[in-house]
Amino acid sequence: MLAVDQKRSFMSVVENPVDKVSVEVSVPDAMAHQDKTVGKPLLDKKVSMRCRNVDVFYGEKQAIFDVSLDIGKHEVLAMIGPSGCGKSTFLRCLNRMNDTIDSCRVLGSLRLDDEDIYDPKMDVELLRARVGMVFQKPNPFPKSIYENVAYGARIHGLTRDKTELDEIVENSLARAGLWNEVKDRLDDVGTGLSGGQQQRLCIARAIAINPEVILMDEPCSALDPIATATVEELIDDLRRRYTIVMVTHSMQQAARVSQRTAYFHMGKLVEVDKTDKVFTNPGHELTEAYITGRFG
Ligand SMILES: Nc1ncnc2c1ncn2[C@@H]1O[C@H](COP(=O)(O)OP(=O)(O)OP(=O)(O)O)[C@@H](O)[C@H]1O
Repeated sequence: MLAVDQKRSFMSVVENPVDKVSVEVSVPDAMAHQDKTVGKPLLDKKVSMRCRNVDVFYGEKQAIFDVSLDIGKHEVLAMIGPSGCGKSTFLRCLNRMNDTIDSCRVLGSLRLDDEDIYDPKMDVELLRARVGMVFQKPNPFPKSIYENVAYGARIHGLTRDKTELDEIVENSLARAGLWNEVKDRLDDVGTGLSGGQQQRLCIARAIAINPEVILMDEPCSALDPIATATVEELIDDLRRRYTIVMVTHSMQQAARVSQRTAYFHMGKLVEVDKTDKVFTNPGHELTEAYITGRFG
């Protein structure tokens, strides 16, 4: 988490209306002399996922350009940038969710614990268990709370009997901060919970199959501020066990929960560095223009 001073200085950067009108950034010029990502996209050690020279195309149209980035174990990496800059496209490369889009082609190298995740021999179902995903809109199955969490563990053969399955359900709900709220109504339908509870149920569902990495695509955008605060606290807690990559439109949220922040612009990774550095002393003029609200 950021120190209070750092947070304050970040808030003053993003909230100062004077900054919004004081400088003009010519986006094409700024992009033209960017041949390399600014900051520290690559890590020396404790790498969970290694992405090198990743290009993504939808048909003829290129959406991601030559992105190289390491994702460290047990970090929360926030991905920010203007709408359409490719955050979700890049996130979906990390567990091959883009495979479900016919026109989408992914080039380059993406490795999880040094295994090539685009190897034709890779079991994609297993990959998506190891790299779980939580979506913008909570999407529990229309089944009981218990079954929402138990389902994945059962189909991946993680338990020998009902007692073990009960333990996984309880532990996953507890780690998602939901156990105390639902323990007396596990048979109730998951879709009957509040939005924030449903999102935590989806997180419990992802946790139940022992992922290494959890991808979150704007996990709080459908939640009210109180449910958002609960999920943000949970994300901070989950980092002890999992690596988390989160797309967010909220710079304040990125500042609150992430250790590193990656700034994307028009399909390129412009800058990635420690979150406090990105928000208080960005290394690229495009990042600065975005965090000070000059475009986005
Ligand atoms: N299924 C698709 N088919 C064709 N083009 C797509 C598809 N999904 C995304 N794109 C295009 O790829 C580019 C990147 O989109 P993407 O959704 O990854 O951006 P984003 O930064 O996540 O945007 P937002 O913040 O608005 O969600 C955009 O130009 C978008 O129109």
